Amino acid sequence: MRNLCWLVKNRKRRFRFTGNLSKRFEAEAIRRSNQEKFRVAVLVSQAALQFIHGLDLSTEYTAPDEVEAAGFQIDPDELGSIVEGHDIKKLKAHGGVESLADKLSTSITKGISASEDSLNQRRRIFACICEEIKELSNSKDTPNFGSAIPVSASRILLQSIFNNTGGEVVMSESNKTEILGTPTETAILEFGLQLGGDFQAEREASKIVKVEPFNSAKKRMGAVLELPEGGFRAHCKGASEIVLAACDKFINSNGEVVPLTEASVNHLNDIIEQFANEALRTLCLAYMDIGNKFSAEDAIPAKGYTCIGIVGIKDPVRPGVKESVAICRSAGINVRMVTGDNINTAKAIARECGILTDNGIAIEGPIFREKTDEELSVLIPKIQVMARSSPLDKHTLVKHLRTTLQEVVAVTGDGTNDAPALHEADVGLAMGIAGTEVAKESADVIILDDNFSTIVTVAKWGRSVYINIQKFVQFQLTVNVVALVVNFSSACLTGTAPLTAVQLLWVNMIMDTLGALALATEPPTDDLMKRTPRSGKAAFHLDGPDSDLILNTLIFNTFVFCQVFNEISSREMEKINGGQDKPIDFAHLLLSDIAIYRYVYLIYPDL
Ligand SMILES: Nc1ncnc2c1ncn2[C@@H]1O[C@H](COP(=O)(O)OP(=O)(O)OP(=O)(O)O)[C@@H](O)[C@H]1O
Ligand SMILES: [Ca+2]
Repeated sequence: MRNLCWLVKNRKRRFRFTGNLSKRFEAEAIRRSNQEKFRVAVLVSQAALQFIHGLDLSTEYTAPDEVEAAGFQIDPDELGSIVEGHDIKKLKAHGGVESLADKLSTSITKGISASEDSLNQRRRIFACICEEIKELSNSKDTPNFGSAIPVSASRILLQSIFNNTGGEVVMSESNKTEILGTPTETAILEFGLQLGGDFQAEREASKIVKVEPFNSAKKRMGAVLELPEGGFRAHCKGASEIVLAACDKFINSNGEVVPLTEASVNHLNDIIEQFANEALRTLCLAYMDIGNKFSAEDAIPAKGYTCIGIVGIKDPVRPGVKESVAICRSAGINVRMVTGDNINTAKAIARECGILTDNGIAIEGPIFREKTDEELSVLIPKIQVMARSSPLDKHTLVKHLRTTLQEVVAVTGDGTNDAPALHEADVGLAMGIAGTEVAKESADVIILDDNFSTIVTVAKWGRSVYINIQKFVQFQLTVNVVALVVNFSSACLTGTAPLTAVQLLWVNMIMDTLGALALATEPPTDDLMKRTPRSGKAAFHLDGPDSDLILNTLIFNTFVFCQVFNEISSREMEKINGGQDKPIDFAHLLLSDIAIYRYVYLIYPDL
């Protein structure tokens, strides 16, 4: 520093540093030559590295077993050598950046995500068949489970799984088995395949005479088969406690059909509750032989079934949902979960995601339906979870929130059963991948990646647009008001306007527009999601159904009383704020009194 700078003391006793320019050029040259040397050294070492590693590029890279077991296809050392050595050749050998991202189970556009396979691995399926409870996620267990079930029961189970379904098992072009259908259907079909079932063979063995597709209001589906040995058999599958209530027999541990006693019903209900408390979606499978007479016009029987077993499915909560719910809460957005699931399943999942808190209420659809409008307006603000809901319950909840409680409501949904609620909401958000066409048609926004976290992004950008409009208006108004005040006051005082028409046009057309545009295109910040929604009413601490009325009255009152003082002040033209010292004459008093009396009468006509 000493070499480069001289300390100069000037006459006014002020100190300042002055750079010695010739020395500075010298230093710059030394630095440049050092940089050059360093660059050459790096290039040489890189070339050497490429030469050494380049020898084995021709052979196909295979990741070590432990790396593959962890779900990746490239080991850290290999990745490190590509990154550190800037090795383009090796990068190309691995198929470029995209393929490298795939190998790391990462997506360039979506960030780190699990591959389809690892998601399926993480799905857990439990089953209670013939009084035997087992988890099926571990493939080593499955043959044991298959052999633990008596053959007769296993045949009926597979017949039920593959015939009474809305999904399908197909062979893809690359000869891979693919399961199509809703997540619930695919999980059940997966269970059937793991038990060693064959979809095509099952379908060919018996003829499906009638199908009643899954219905969200009844929460069950049914199918009637014509058996190869003659006769018809009805299969039923659906919400466990509902289907169990339609059963009067069950298959015991020996594979025999025995009547359902109170003790066995309690035992099965305990298992359903145990599954549900672990956030498992439970389904009950049942069947019933219905003799030789059945035609497609006949209704599928509602009761008298034999329970085959109970299946519990757990689809893991997607990463980031809990955080997104917390962000929503801090942004003043209440997240409520409305589902068709069992109440215990719904509560367990809601707790996992942070939706259900200690002072929140979880309620079942049938109980919600019975409430009167008055009860609902007290209850709804506290409801955080609604389970076993019908499509109409979802609609009723949204309607009440919007009309009675004057909330702005956004609804997300995937199924046809969500369509009424999506339509009723202020903002309907449909799932792009899992969503049905009906849901998408009724929605305003389609979430392409089916991710709850995207909703937070939507809210953030929405708020950003609002804030940017505010900034735009504030900037425009202040600039124009200042220009107006300057010109007006100067015109009043001096008789000339300092800003000419052309200058004002310049300010308006060029500065204002471009400046305001810059403000309007500002990106959102995370702080936006830490504020609660604000309205004019919040400033006066007003809420509830009458708040609009009170706010209007408040504004009107303020205006009226300002008018009274304005009137007194206007009695003296020359003085600002004058007129107070003048005695108030009779006519004035009378007319003002009449005006105030009319005004009070307007507010309280009963007085
Ligand atoms: N394919 C199916 N066959 C039989 N029962 C089903 C099927 N899918 C779901 N269920 C039952 O219906 C319940 C879900 O009902 P519904 O579809 O009305 O709710 P939802 O809130 O739309 O659920 P989700 O969108 O999570 O599937 C589940 O708990 C399950 O018991
Ligand atoms: Ca649904």
